[in-house]
Amino acid sequence: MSNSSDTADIVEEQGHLDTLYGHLDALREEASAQLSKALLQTGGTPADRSHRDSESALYGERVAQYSAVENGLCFGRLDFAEGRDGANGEDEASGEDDANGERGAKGENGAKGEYKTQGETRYIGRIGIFDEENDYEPLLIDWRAPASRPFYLATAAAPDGVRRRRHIRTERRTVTGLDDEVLDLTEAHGTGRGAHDGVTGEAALLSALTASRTGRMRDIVETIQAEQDHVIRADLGGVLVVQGGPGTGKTAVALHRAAYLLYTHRQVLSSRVVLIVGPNATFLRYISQVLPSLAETGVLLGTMGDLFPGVAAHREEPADIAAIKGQAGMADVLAAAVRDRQRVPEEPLALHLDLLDGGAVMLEPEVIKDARERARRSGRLHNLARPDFDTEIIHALSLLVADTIGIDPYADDPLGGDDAPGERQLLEEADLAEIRRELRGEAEVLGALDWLWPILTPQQLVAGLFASDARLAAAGADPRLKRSARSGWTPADVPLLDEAAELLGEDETVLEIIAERRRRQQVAYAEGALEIAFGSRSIDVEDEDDPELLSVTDLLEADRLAERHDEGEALTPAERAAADRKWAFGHVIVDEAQELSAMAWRLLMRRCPSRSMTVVGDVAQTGDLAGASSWGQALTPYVGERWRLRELTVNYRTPAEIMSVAAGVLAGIDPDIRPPRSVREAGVEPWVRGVAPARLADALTEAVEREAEAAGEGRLGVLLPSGLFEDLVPHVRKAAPDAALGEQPDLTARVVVLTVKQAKGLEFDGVIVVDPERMVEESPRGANDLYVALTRATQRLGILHPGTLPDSLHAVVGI
Ligand SMILES: Nc1ncnc2c1ncn2[C@@H]1O[C@H](COP(=O)(O)OP(=O)(O)OP(=O)(O)O)[C@@H](O)[C@H]1O
Repeated sequence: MSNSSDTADIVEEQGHLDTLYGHLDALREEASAQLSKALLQTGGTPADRSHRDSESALYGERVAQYSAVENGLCFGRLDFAEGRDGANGEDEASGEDDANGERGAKGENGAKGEYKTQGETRYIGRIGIFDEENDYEPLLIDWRAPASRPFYLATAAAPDGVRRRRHIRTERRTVTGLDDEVLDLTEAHGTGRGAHDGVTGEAALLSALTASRTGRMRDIVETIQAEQDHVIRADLGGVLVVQGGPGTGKTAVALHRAAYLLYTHRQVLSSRVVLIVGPNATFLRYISQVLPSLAETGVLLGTMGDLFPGVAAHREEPADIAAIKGQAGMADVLAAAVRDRQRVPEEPLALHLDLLDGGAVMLEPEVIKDARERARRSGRLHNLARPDFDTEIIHALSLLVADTIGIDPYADDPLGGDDAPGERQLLEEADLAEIRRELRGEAEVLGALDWLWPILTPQQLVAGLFASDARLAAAGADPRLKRSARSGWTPADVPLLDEAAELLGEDETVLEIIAERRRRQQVAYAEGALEIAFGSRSIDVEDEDDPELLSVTDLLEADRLAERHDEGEALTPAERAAADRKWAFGHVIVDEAQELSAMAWRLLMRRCPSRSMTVVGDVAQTGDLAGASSWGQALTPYVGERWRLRELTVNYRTPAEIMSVAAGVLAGIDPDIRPPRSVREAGVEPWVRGVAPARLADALTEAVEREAEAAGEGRLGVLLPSGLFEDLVPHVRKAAPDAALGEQPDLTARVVVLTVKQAKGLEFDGVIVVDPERMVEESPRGANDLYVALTRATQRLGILHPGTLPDSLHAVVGI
């Protein structure tokens, strides 16, 4: 490794950088001009408007992309040895066409054989830039192109033709320094290998790792390591599980994989959208800038709580209740809950009908039960089977009505004095059809049908179930799920709502059923109004669908549909995906996947019928009771043994001194799991301080003051047990009045106070962990939460505990 401050080298690189920025400016101006042109187009046919929309979306996206790569546009250079072959890296890319239509922003432009390897030089950067005036000579190669791969993979032992790898450090548009590694040992001038085995670009890596944190995750595109690169570029198909201990870059890798997949399979994925699921909103904000900085925006980020359109499920609930909701058996509970809503009363149902001038017919339980069985036998989902049920009941009712009006009490007595039973009159099918049609418009009948077989939304089903002891019992649910109907949705409810939607068949057909019912009511009302207006004039409608009245509602529906269609046109695929429960994503990436319950997996698998998924997590960090303790347990129900595992083994976040403390906790969780190897030492030992319980608050204030100062420009995280949170926050504030906290704390604040649950996936320069014993007691999974807490720091860790630590913990954190 050598740090090149050779002025001639810097001048040369500055020259190339200037050329690149010249091209970037030209590309951006061209895209802006096209965007303005598209936006200025007005009117035209719907097809013109749609063309205009897609053009402005395309150019708008390009302008955003060119702006996003302004910083760190070019960060690397590869020089190949003369007369060497094989400098193209492996190629797993499929090489689909680039949606941008830019020759060379694509994998295939850097694919095997296209580049001469004779003493060739390649510049690596955030996008591909080509010299249009010089036969599209590559001036800058996108980091995702196969031709960039040696930048991440070449080592002194396997240089793959690379003579020198250069990291180019820049600030805005100026080159500020160069780090060279000479890999070809036959010509080695530098040290060749990094001091740490297997690490590439060591100087650049260490500088990234020791930089102060900002509260926002940064991309790692300049320093991706070989084991990470293999994950990032793994094939699109199938389920890839990425298991790795804390700080191994799982989140970073998952995000870069999204960018890689979008680049390599743009056509498929930009329309089908990549979904990234993270544990909570704070985490999503923490990672939200990584993909835009890689010029990728067509990705949907969400938590489990966001995955049921129209429901914001962010209420907290006790871990044991969430765990019950997450069990796979809840699918059967919900199926039973649906059946329970298909009622058969014990007593006959008396229906007073306008058709009989208020006279009643009695609907017997046996008749209702029969209708229910027939509707169930249709095999349709609950809401979709409702018309079948209606047909059965209306048919039964029509016979009852026919029986009643078919018997003329005065038939035998022209004078009307005889009360002997009348003769049965035979009604024709047309009369029965008319009776059925009228029955369908009767409020009393509709009310009874709604009661016997209600059309239900998923929200109604689940809220109704939780609100009633009787319904819970009938569905075989755990009685602890009882709660008020208005208490708000929690993330664990979302998979239940989704399951309910699947069981109920909430889709366009249901909307149609509701619309149809409304239409029938309107028809009935209109007929009533007509009757009043025109006296006894009979409305002789043979066909149940009166064309005239229908057309009005039809038009209304058509208008609404057209409106929705129009809105749809203006939305991006990601926006459309967010609003559509049935959207089939092109690829799903799940971070902190160990936390997902069985029911959550069911939902995600529905969203990803292609099973093209990247599942990222660490089973040793599972905090939720409903979460997974092994990947097989979580995935086998959906993909059997057909998932592949990649492991990340190097910890980039936590320095060795801190990791040795955390390793003791890990050994207590599972002695067979090896902690990830830290890539560096911080040179600072973690501290552990026991204080008399009465002194804890003051000791915390002092510690915050000291550690905030030590964090300098960086960030300090204060991790408190939930039970002490309220009491201790004022004492943190004494030292740091602006400390951020709450449901979605501002992670860019200098001091952030969090529970362990909130801290999942996050990191800070310095961390204070308060009362580890209580954290273990509070955690549903024992020491897992403490393991998470101890591995959040990039530089300094302090542990503050009241009284003396119990022996069990002393052994691990008793430094
Ligand atoms: N190749 C790399 N170059 C530079 N920084 C890296 C690299 N890999 C990881 N990092 C940094 O290491 C830190 C930890 O990464 P990340 O949060 O992705 O780890 P993780 O495995 O998801 O951790 P955890 O499971 O504890 O949440 C981040 O700051 C990330 O930017």
